[in-house]
Amino acid sequence: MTQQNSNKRKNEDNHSSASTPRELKRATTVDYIYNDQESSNGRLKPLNGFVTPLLTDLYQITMAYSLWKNNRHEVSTVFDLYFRKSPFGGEFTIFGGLEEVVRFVSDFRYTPDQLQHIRTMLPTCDQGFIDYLSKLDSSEVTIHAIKEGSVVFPRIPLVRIEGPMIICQLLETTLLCLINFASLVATNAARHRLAVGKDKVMLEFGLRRAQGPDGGMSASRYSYLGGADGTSNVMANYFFGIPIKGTHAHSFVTSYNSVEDLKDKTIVDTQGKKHDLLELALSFRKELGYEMSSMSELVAFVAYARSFPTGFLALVDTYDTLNSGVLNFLCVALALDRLGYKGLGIRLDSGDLSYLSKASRKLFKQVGEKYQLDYFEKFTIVASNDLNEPTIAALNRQGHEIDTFAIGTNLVTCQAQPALGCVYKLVELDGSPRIKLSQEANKITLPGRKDCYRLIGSEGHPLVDLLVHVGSDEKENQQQIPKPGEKVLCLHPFEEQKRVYVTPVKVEKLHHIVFQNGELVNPLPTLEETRSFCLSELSRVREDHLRSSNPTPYKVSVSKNLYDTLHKLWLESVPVKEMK
Ligand SMILES: Nc1ncnc2c1ncn2[C@@H]1O[C@H](COP(=O)(O)OP(=O)(O)OP(=O)(O)O)[C@@H](O)[C@H]1O
Ligand SMILES: O=P(O)(O)OC[C@H]1O[C@H](OP(=O)(O)OP(=O)(O)O)[C@H](O)[C@@H]1O
Ligand SMILES: O=C(O)c1cccnc1
Ligand SMILES: [Mg+2]
Repeated sequence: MTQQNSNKRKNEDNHSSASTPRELKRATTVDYIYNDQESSNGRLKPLNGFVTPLLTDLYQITMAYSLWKNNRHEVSTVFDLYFRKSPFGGEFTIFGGLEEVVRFVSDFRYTPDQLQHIRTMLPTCDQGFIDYLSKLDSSEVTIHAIKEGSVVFPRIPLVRIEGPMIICQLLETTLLCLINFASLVATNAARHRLAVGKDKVMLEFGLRRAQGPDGGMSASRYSYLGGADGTSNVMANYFFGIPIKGTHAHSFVTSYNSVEDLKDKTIVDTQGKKHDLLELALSFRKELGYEMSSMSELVAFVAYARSFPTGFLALVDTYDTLNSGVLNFLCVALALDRLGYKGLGIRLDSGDLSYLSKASRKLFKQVGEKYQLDYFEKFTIVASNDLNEPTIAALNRQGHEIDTFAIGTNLVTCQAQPALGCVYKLVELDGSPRIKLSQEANKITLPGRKDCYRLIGSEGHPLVDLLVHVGSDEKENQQQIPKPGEKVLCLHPFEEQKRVYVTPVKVEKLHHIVFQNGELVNPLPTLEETRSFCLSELSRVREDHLRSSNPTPYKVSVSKNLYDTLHKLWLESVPVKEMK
């Protein structure tokens, strides 16, 4: 639609068309900063200023109006939020975003300005609707959810939202937006973490390539949740407390041309005495026969080491990694050593990272032996440059000497799969289970209110996730709960012949109540706690479910009673065709 047309339509309802863009003046009043995390009235606040009830699709608001107009808005509903397939061709997903969901739901209220905006979008709606929205909050919403950081599988409701239809419907888009990317990035990080290995360091370096500022902040947060050890993103360190790490750039090296560019060559040693650091480095360069190395690079390294004598980690691939960068690093590291400081290591950002890391380690060792400096052999080798799961796997196969993997673009943009397909489906209305049918069995919804139990086997690994129906009869509900030591029948929801008896050693209830009567039920865990929980949960899952190539599918089953409810409703809901 052209601007002119759109202006013409200004005063009409615009359910399916673009509305007039907000005036710039108003757009700048959006509080687009990361808020303080608690408001003065004690309500939890979203982490991001855009997360308000207006961060939604227009159709949620038009549906809300119609529900209100037809007096259907307060009918009680249950919605499930779940995904149908794990991302990246894998068999597991890490659940992220719950804290952001709880913060959003807790804070849900339309401001007068937002109500005015809805009024302009729906100019013909009754004023009574706007008045209704002005009082709407989440006090009648109950949320059950799986713990954030859990390893989760397809079809299990990650979040179950219960409450009046109107508010549950209005939450849909925002909840999906908060969970989909968070879970995708956390899963991507977990997969990269598995590829890198437990004893190596993994850093997220992706801010410059992230999908805008929000994408960048979310990517840093959920990469950390999924197993990164730190980030280069200063705002993520400031706001979320994620450990911050960094080296230096090529521009720093190329900005030095000659010795004249170094105005002050001196450094104070650990005893407080002044020395010429360049002269000392040059003496080692001569002694080791490294005179082919780039002088301007050496000067840059000296400049950096003067600034950070206890944090000297040099980017060594600007001119020639093995014939210059590593040699210059060693000269400066030897000079620092004479002054009581220890260098840290190098970063490789191009070339064959397997070969270069091994060759660098060899040089560290040689020089360490020559000067009897044991720690030289253990200098940190950081690798970066378009790393992703397949590259890391290839490096592992070839062998390498990398200690730290710094991953940017592929981690934060989730290049291997750009979206997770969580959906939000109505499963119960006014106490009766609802079903959404599809030609694809996989897309049929599992009706009714459900709890999920993780059945743990004798070796401590999760064996099956079992969904059971939760009805109004408390006694019946209790009978449904699987118990340790008791054989339970687990059925594939759609393929009758796929069934298994499981006798679990331990049974874990996955869903917990997190929000009720407008309040958080338990205090939120910290990001650090959620990350530790995620890593310990991952370590319990059988390796064959986690591996990147041809992973074994994990069983997600339904109980006999849920199977019967599902198939009865399915049959009842399919119209019988007539043929003549
Ligand atoms: N030993 C290795 N096995 C498999 N992949 C590797 C190995 N070493 C590096 N890689 C990957 O190969 C790619 C090399 O990137 P590219 O072809 O752009 O060359 P480069 O080394 O960056 O060259 P330059 O930056 O000098 O142009 C990167 O994605 C890197 O992660
Ligand atoms: O490769 P990524 O996984 O995204 O990791 C981050 C990259 O960002 C930096 O440089 P940049 O790519 O901006 O420039 P350079 O590679 O030319 O140095 C860094 O040197 C890495 O190469
Ligand atoms: O600190 C670094 O070396 C760094 C940070 C972000 C992107 N590339 C490199
Ligand atoms: Mg690069």
